[in-house]
Amino acid sequence: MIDVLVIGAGPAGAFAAHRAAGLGARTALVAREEFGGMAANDGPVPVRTLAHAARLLREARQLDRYGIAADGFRLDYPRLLDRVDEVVHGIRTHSALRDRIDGLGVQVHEHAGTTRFVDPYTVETSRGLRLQATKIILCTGGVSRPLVVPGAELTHTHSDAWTLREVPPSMLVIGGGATGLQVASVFTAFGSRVQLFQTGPRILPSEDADVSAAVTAAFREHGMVVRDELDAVRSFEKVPDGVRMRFIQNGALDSAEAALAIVAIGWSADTTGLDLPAAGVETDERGFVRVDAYQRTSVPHVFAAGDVTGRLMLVPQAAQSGFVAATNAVRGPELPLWDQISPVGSFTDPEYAGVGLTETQARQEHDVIAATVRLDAAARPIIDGRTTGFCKLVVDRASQRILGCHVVGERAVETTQLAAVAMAARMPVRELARIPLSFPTYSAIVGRAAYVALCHLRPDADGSPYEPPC
Ligand SMILES: Cc1cc2nc3c(=O)[nH]c(=O)nc-3n(C[C@H](O)[C@H](O)[C@H](O)COP(=O)(O)OP(=O)(O)OC[C@H]3O[C@@H](n4cnc5c(N)ncnc54)[C@H](O)[C@@H]3O)c2cc1C
Ligand SMILES: NC(=O)c1ccc[n+]([C@@H]2O[C@H](COP(=O)([O-])OP(=O)(O)OC[C@H]3O[C@@H](n4cnc5c(N)ncnc54)[C@H](O)[C@@H]3O)[C@@H](O)[C@H]2O)c1
Repeated sequence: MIDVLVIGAGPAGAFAAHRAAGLGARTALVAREEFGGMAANDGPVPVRTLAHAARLLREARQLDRYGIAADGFRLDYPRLLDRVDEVVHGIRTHSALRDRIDGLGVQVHEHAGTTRFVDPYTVETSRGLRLQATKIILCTGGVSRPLVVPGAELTHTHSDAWTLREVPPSMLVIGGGATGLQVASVFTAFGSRVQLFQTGPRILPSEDADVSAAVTAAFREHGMVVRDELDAVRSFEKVPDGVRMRFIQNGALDSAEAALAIVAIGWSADTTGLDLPAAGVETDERGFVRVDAYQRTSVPHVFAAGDVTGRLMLVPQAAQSGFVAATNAVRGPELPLWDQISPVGSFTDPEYAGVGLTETQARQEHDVIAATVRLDAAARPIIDGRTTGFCKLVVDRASQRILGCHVVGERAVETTQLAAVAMAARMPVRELARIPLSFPTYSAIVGRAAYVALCHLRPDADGSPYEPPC
């Protein structure tokens, strides 16, 4: 009998195991495959490596503009996949967290196969390992949600990028969220003719509307076909050069063909192998494991963390919820998951990112100033020849608090973190505008946007010695 058994070794499971062992619990961590989970082996890390290759290509296309003679370059996809393997392996073998987990004496069972409950305190894996524990933490992550239509078996997910031997000449991407956009953007950069399909009026429906509009415009400029207002996908069928998708758009039946179709219509909990009923663990109406603020499931000694709970599905949030689950598993329910300022974004071309309320959300409850600076009016993007995009700060007029920040363009994800820190510190926009951020940098645009916001606040100036040049 061990004290804490953690199932799934992604960021949620790794942080949970580390915390439980750090608190003195005899801890075991069971991984179906390698340590690191989807995050390290099949999601952000390999996808980001492809995105880096796309970045190198777009930089290479500028060489001539900067007086550097280039005799042509071409993408060798199998070599890129070798680099992906190297990166994934490098991150896994240099994981400081893994070293600390081993150092704390956690029993790590990698490649153990799928774990399932035998009874509420006992699990067994498909490779024959049987473990019993007084507390169990479920960190099994998620899986791509399938399209349930005839011919869906002809479609693929982002994971299939690792099995391609060459860049497909054309691609249908179904789903205009983070995963779909990442795949569509990377393969457009690699030379595929991509058609991106999204139900509803815009891609990235949860981002600020200006972000969706700017990313859509830039994608179209790169030659991608962006088709929103999709009513429904009807079916897929084989054609000589790949696959044909039949769909309804604006009420009319239409079709599109490509060498490959990638489905990225959302993410659901990976619970199918667990046999949750054997432990009595309940799921919510969307199929995610139901947890309270202490990450407790419906069964008192079973906890859950990360994507399997369906909360904001990102690596830092998974890690934090794993920490909270383990703390409460060992010490009893004492640490609720705290409110988080959560920046989100992705490494498309152009990048996009956001934190806090969108302008539309903010206007529903606040008197708002929306201060926007375009990248083509800022020094560093002009120097680098990367002038697409903007930075928008959404500020509450009365309190001067920053309610949101939304950025499209080069290094948008990094830039947004600066605003996230200011928001977490509850820094009034006036103080943000006073920081002499380094010149010429991308993140300095947040300071510029803060100046612009301040110009609108001038009538209410608090007598501060600094007045911006409005
Ligand atoms: C393409 C893509 C790109 C992404 N990019 C980013 C990004 O840039 N930044 C970011 O923050 N987030 C990103 N995400 C989201 C991020 O990967 C997830 O939020 C994160 O991996 C969740 O961590 P987790 O520990 O909950 O689960 P996972 O990382 O999914 O790990 C769960 C592990 O549990 C294993 N498992 C499942 N069932 C069982 C079982 N029954 N028995 C044993 N093991 C089991 C799984 O095989 C998996 O290895 C991306 C996601 C995708 C799909
Ligand atoms: N930060 C990153 O770079 C990154 C990258 C990938 C995924 N993620 C995380 O993983 C999670 C899952 O992302 P995701 O993109 O897989 O899912 P998602 O739910 O974020 O996006 C799915 C998109 O598909 C659309 N859609 C749904 N049904 C459709 C249909 N039948 N036809 C066409 N479009 C349809 C939805 O409107 C939505 O825009 C998210 O929480 C995200 O934060 C993050």
